[in-house]
Amino acid sequence: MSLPGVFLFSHYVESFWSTPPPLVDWSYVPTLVLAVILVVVAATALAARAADGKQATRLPGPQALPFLGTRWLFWGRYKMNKLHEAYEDMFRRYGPVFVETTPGGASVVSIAERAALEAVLRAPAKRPYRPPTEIVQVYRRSRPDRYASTGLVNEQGEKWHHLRRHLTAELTSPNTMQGFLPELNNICDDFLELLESCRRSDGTVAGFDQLTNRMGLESVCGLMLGSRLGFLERWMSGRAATLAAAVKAHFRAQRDSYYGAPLWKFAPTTLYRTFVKSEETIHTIVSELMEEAKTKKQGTANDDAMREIFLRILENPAVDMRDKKAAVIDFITAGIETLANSLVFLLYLLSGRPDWQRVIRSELPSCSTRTAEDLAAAPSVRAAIYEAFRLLPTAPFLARVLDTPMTVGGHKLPAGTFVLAHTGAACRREENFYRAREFVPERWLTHAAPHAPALVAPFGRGRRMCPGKRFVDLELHLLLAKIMQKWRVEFDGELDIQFDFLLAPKSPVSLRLVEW
Ligand code: HEM
Repeated sequence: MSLPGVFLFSHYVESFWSTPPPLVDWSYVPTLVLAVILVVVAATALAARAADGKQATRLPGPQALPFLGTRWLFWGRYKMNKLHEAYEDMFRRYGPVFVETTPGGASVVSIAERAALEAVLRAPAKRPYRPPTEIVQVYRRSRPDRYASTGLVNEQGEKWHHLRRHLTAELTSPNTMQGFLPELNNICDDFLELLESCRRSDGTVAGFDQLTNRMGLESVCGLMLGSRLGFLERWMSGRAATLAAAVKAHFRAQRDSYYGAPLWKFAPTTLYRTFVKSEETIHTIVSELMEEAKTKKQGTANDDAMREIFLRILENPAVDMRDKKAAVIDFITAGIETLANSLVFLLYLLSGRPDWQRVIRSELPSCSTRTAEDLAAAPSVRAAIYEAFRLLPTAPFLARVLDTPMTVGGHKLPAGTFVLAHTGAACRREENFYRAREFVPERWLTHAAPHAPALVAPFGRGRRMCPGKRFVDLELHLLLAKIMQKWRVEFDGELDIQFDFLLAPKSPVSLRLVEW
């Protein structure tokens, strides 16, 4: 046996008894990788600190870490479901204009200062860019079989303009709303009947928020699909319950994808799968509902104004069928929780003002079918709704990307800066409103300084403003008038509010509807 042969053989025998000495020693590699990562992290941290140091003279804000940006705050100091409180705290720490950093290194400027907010909201963009929700965008782009675009809520530029022009004209028209009023009136009456049937002897309605969600579903689906779907029947169908749960899961997943660890971008995490499941559930149910609504069209042709929006959308040749379906999905998901939460907040705030409830009742005409004119004639109803939107808006901030450079609170922001306009926080600042943190509906009838009505923007501003505003205004007026005519509202303690990508009451909510 040659010498190398002996060596190899002895090595071969030895390998049976002990770990072979490696031909190449890899053992130092993990340590080396770790060391390289540490060096990179430290270098980036130093660079970030230096950049932050420069930035600090321009924009204050929390410390950004490499790869995490300022999102680490939501994994320790703040809770994601209390985002509204997190922002209040950050405004206290850093002032009314501060910057956060995304894990990708982009800046997000938060604003609660009056002049700056007014400037951002007034900016007359022709195609306002509202940053899309990334998880929706990624998923919808992965399903061209179902989606021709990312949809009205998330699309930008000319594509957004095309969808907006063709899909919202009916929804924003006063005539269409006037035509929908009789059916809306029936929906409100059915909601009151449901409340009545769920009331205990002392007036308590447990799970009030879930009932308002059903009301949101019935009215928004009725508006968009042109037919009643039975969400307000005492025993709701499994399909209705599934749709309501999917809409909630959809919002929560969007919130977690934005503020949580961005791991879903690299692998199909539980969060991503939850989102996909909710989107697919909504898509399946909305597709079924649309098919049913189309069949109804053939049976009861032209039945009335209630079907106008659905039919116009369906028959519009300028829009791809996939976009029509996505639009109905977007309208329904954008409308249900916002409407339901707004009603809970309104009644909760009013429960603290029994005197204002009496004022409302005294102003209401006694007939049971209200016209829009009747409602407009009750200024106390309008004042209560407006004040609730000021103090507790379900969308407490608006997102925009600046079209042109802007000087905000003495800081120069280049075009393309991602801005969060915190209208909700600004409305609770004493320099903007008299007794800013209190529910004072009277302020909308006799103004007491300071008073900054331009800051109240519960439906957003400009061309991307909520197309459901007119409908929501009408429905909230009707509901409040009808509820106040029948009952006074009582609530014990403070409502627990959380951020589910929208401000929402922590479920379940119990309040009392007590006969006058
Ligand atoms: C109280 C109820 C509601 C509130 C507080 C609300 C609030 C908002 C807000 C703040 C925006 C963003 C606006 C902006 O960026 O300037 C928005 C957009 C939108 N809302 Fe609503 N909304 C409500 C109900 C509805 C309803 C009932 C519908 C549909 C029937 C709807 C459909 C939409 C759509 C499609 C958008 C996107 C518009 C676009 O990007 O062009 N919303 N809403």
